[in-house]
Amino acid sequence: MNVIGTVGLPGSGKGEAANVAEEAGIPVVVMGDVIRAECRRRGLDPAEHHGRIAGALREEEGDDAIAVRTLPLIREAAADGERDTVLVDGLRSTVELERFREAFGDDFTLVAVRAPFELRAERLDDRGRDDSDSDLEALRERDAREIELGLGETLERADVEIDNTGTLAAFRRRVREALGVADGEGERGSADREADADREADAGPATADAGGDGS
Ligand SMILES: Nc1ncnc2c1ncn2[C@@H]1O[C@H](COP(=O)(O)OP(=O)(O)OP(=O)(O)O)[C@@H](O)[C@H]1O
Repeated sequence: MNVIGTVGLPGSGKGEAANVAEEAGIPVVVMGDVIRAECRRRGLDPAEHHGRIAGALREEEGDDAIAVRTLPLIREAAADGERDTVLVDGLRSTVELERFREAFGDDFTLVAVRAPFELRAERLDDRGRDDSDSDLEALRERDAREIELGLGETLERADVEIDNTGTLAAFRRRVREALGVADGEGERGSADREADADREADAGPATADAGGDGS
């Protein structure tokens, strides 16, 4: 089994990397889901209590708590997946990295996804998933919090670096390489999706079938 972990600051592209994996039939285990599940178990809204419960888990069960709880999910995902690879989204500390290296040895590869602050801020502003996506000060604080938790050091210890400063298509290609997915395999490129979006915009909703035979 190959386990590929990703690490990157907010907005660097980890979610896009996970999308690439899913499109190629590679199961994705999101470490944050462990925290969301624990919030629900404690009757708390994950949207509000995610950070506090992540801290509580580390205090109660040790700094590697989230990695330890993620391990069985990785094994389950590997058993269910079409391929012998699993992507783990979102390591945050060297303790977590050590836990995964201990569990999977040379089968574990850490991929660092990097993009500069301004670019991440711009992309998160476009993403607009929640209010904090457009808040520069909030991003600076998130960065500082993540680095304090050990994310900076974890980035330094990655086996593979992916620089996400170019186009989304270029990034997706680099991710496929890191995942060992052959070019074009099991994936519809962003260029295809952009072309679809253009066609839909041109055709309008009622004429989606038009244009095939010119009739
Ligand atoms: N190369 C790129 N070109 C244009 N947009 C990009 C590129 N890479 C990522 N994006 C977009 O930037 C936004 C942030 O990326 P993504 O959601 O993957 O980041 P993330 O690392 O998962 O962030 P977070 O940790 O905050 O969830 C997304 O809307 C994504 O589609």
